Amino acid sequence: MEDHNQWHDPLLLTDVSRQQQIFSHDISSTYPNFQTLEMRNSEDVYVINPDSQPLEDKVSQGIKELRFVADFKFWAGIVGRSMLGFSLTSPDLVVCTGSPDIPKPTSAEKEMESSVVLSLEEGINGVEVEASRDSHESSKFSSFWHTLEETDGSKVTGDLKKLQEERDYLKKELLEAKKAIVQLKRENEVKSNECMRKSMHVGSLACAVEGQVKEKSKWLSSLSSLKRNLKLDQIKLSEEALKYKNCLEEMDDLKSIIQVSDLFLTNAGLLIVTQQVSDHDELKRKISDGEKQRKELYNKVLELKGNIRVFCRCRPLNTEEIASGARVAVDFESAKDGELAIRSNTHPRKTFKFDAVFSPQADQADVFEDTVPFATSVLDGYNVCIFAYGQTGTGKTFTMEGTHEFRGVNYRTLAELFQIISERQKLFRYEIRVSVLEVYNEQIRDLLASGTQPNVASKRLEIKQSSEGVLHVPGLVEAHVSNISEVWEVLQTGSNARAVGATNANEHSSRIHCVMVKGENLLNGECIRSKLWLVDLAGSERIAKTEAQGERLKEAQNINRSLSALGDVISALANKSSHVPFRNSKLTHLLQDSLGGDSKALMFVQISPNENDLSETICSLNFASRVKGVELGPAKKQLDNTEFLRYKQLVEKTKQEAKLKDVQIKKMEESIHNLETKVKEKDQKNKNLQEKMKELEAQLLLERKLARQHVDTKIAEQQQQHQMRQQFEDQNSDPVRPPLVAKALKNFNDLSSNTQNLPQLSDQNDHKTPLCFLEKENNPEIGELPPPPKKTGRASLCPTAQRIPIASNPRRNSLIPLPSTPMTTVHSPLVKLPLQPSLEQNKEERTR
Ligand SMILES: Nc1ncnc2c1ncn2[C@@H]1O[C@H](COP(=O)(O)OP(=O)(O)OP(=O)(O)O)[C@@H](O)[C@H]1O
Repeated sequence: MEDHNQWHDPLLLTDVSRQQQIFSHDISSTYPNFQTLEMRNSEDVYVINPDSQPLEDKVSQGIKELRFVADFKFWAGIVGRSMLGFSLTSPDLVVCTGSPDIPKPTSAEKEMESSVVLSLEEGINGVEVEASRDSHESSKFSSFWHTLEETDGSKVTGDLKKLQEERDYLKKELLEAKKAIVQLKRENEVKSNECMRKSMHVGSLACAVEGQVKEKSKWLSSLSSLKRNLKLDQIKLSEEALKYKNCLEEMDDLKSIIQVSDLFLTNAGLLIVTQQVSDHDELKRKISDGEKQRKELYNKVLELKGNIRVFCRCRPLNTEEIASGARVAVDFESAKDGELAIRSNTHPRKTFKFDAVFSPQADQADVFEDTVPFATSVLDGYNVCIFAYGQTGTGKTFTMEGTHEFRGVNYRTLAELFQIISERQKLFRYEIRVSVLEVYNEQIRDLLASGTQPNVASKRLEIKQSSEGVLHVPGLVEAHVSNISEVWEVLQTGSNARAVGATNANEHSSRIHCVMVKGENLLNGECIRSKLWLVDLAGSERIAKTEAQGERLKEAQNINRSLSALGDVISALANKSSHVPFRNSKLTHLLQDSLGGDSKALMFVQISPNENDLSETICSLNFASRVKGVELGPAKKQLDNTEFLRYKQLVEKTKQEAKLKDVQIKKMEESIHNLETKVKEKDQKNKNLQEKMKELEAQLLLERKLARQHVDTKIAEQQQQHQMRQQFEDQNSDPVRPPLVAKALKNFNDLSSNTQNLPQLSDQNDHKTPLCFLEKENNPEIGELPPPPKKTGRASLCPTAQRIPIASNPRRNSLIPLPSTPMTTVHSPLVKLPLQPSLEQNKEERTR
């Protein structure tokens, strides 16, 4: 049961009527004649249904006066001291009941209690008592009416006429207002529906925007996560790129080194190849020449039956011999064939055959011509021994050393060596050292040492054999010579030294020039070390002939021993004896490695043509003939194994280093390959991430575009709504019509004032009360003011007589920042929407 004393805002009734619901309010307790008040919306008929019966029943019962116009109603009931009425300007229903300022009806008044129905169509028909009322009620009402008529019948009739006229006028206005209101209501409903629809649409849009915002935030978070991961990957990639860069730099360095090495090797190789090509051609030529020479040598070797050759040279008769009339005992008729014959009256003819026979007419060049091949053999690495054997004064020194005008074999051989060296300088590198010594009385004397230090006694030199089997004389001065001039100086130094010491003691010593040759083959790195012994033996005089005594005898004996030892060595070699007595004398000991089977030897047998020297000549020729029969066998090339081993070790070391370098390069290449693979993978990963980022950005852009489109559409709709609402408000504010209710109520007040005798009209209807209606109708803000419910005692006929706002979707707070300008326009229509119930209730509570 509702509290009837509760004040109800008429506007709420208006809102309630908009809900198109049927409201019922039981007022039977207060107003027994009106059990129920039913009210429908403006399209329906507002019915006072006291018995809670259907309207048709009421109509059938003749309650026509309760039914006003078909589509609009104005009803006012005066029940006792209460009043019930409607506003004419709107379907708002105002029920005034239980107002504390209205005194309760007295018993007499209660007896007169009745209903007054005001109808704009039919006027106040309150005189007609409802048919449905019982007779008691009807009688009371008619008695009341009759009482009125009796009291002031004429005046009331006049007023009634005025009221009827006023009613007609009001009826017309009412019809027009009704039409306008109906139209406005329809428009209002249409717009409300539209507003509702758009609000819902806006809500759905907001929901979609919120979803999109959520989706966007989700994508943004995933994007930030991806960016973070990408940043980490980029950092890792940067570190790996730095490592890769360092590796690349190292690789570049290695590459440059390799390229330089390759270039160097290539250039060196090209140079070598070019040089080899040129050398090859030259070698071809030389090889052909060499082959030719070798053929000749081979033939000669064959003739010599070995590598020892014997040349016989006979000096010319000197001036003294010619003066003394000495006869020539040597026949050189077959000298070209290497034969000579002894012709003497005292000796039978004897022929000797040697490798070459040089008559006294042969000059130094002729002699040396056949010696050149030995010089070549020395530079080829063979040990060569060229010695002159013969009687004193037969020209040994002349043949070996010669004079300034007539250079001997020594000088010419050395000259030939340098000549060949210069010819071979592109293929070989040689080093020539020369030592000069003499052997006297089985003592070795260094002529270069004594020559440089003449006052210093020459130290005793011994022959030693190295671990490699090479004989050498420790402490022997070895003069390095690089050209023939230096050779000449050295030879002169030795000669001078020998001349300084030339006494009877050593006049007939053996003078030895040792030329040590070190050579290196530039093509194959082959090194050689060879010796050329140039020996000017002491004279081989017969002791008996010289009649020497004392020291001379001793000298002669030593010379003979030396020569005898040489003869023994040669004999042993000739006989291929297992033991060769090289150490029987200093001379043979020194010449050991040059008289062996792997050496080449050339002996000049110097003879005198004088018949007086015939026996000596024959001895020398016999000795030479014995030497000639010696077969030294194939010469052996003297290789320098030390250098060879050293170079071999160097080559091995270089090969190992090259292998290590190759392994390092391989490792570097593998690491570079791995790094390149890693970088490729990282690049691919980065590319994929970038593509993913692009896709996400594109998706985000699309989402933003859609959201923007939604927002724009919403804004446009809201602007449209705002414009429509503004138009509607403008239309509502345009007509300035006098408030119908005011007029009506004014008339009604007039009526009340005119009927002051009617206490319920004059007392209960204060003049201020209609003004309130007027003000509220014309000024909606008044409805918002806090009314004094207890003071006014107003009650709504509607059981839910309170403002029920249009149910709207809860506002959604969009995360998308809306544009500033549309924001105001967007919110403007929303502001006019009804507040939420809770807010409204709070507001009401606060105002209370
Ligand atoms: N083929 C020759 N043509 C011209 N003169 C010669 C020839 N051989 C030797 N003589 C001369 O004979 C002389 C003696 O020669 P040489 O001194 O060379 O003999 P030797 O055998 O060396 O004597 P020794 O054994 O004493 O040294 C020198 O004056 C030299 O000029």
